[in-house]
Amino acid sequence: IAFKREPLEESYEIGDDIGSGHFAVVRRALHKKSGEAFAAKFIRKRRGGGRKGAKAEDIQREVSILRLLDHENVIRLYDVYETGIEVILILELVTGGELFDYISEKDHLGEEEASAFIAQILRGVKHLHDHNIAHLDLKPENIMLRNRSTQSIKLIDFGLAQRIQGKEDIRALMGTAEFVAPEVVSYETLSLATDMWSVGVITYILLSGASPFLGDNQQETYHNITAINFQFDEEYFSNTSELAKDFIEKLFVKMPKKRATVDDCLNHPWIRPKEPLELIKRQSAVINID
Ligand SMILES: Nc1cc2c(nn1)-c1ccccc1CC2
Repeated sequence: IAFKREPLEESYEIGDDIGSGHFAVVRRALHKKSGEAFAAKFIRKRRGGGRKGAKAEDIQREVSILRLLDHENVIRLYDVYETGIEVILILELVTGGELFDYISEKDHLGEEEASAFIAQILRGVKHLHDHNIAHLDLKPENIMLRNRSTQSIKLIDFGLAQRIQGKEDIRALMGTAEFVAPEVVSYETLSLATDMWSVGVITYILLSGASPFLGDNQQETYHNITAINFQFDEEYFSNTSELAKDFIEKLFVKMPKKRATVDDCLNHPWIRPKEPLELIKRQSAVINID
C-alpha cells in the first residue's frame, strides 16, 4: 500500500505532543483545508540493520489492520504519509485522555461505571475479533476516552495487533508483563483468547485499583500469571458483587479454549444491559393484577 510522499506540513499544522507508543510519538494535527483536528502518529522507520525504529512490515501490518476496521470504539485511520525516516498515520483525535489516567485520578470505579466501560471495551474487541484481529496489547494506556463526560472509549495502538488466521502459529513474547496471558509467558500459540485475559486484568484494575498478577519484578509477575496466582483481596473487593468476580474468574482461565470469548462476556449478566427497572415493575404490576 503506497503512502503519500507529499510533505505533511502542506496539508496539516502539527501541534503539541499528545502521547507516544512503540517507536512512535503522537501530536495534534490541524487539517488546514477543513479546519478539523486529528492525531498524527509519527512512527520511526527502522533503517539498515539497526534496532531502533519499527520494521516496514510491522508498520504495514498496523496500517492494513486499521484500514480494515470501522467501529465507534476503535480509533479511525484517515490517511498515511511517508518520509525517508518515518511513516505518519493521520488518526481520529480523542481528547479524553487515557483510561489509565482516569482510573488513577479516581483510584477505582464503582461497579456501574466499571461495567459500562468494560461493555464499551468488549464492543470494540468484538469488532476486532469478528475480523480475526487480536490486539495483543490491551491495557488501560491503550484505551482512550473519547471525552471526559461519557464512558465512551476508543481502542488505540495496533502496533502489536495480528491477524489470527488459524494456520500460522503466532508466538512472540510481547505486550506489557502484567497484562499478558499465560500462553504469551510460556511462548505458546497466541489467539483472540489472549485479548480476553487482558480484559480480565483491566476489569480487576477498574474495580480495585490493584493489578492482579503484578509482582516485585517481571519474573515474579510471569510466575503469578502462569500459576494463576491472584485473589480478590478483601481490602479492595469487600463490597464487589459475586457477578463481577464471576465475570473476572471466567477470563483468568489458563486454557485459551476454555476462556470466556468476547460474546460470552457481552452476554454475561454483569455486562448485559440491565432491564430498565420500570420494565420489571410493569411486569410485576401485571402479575399482581390477576
Ligand atoms: N501509541 C499510541 C498512543 C496514542 C495514540 N495512538 N497510538 C493516539 C491515537 C489517537 C489520538 C491520541 C493518541 C495519543 C496516544
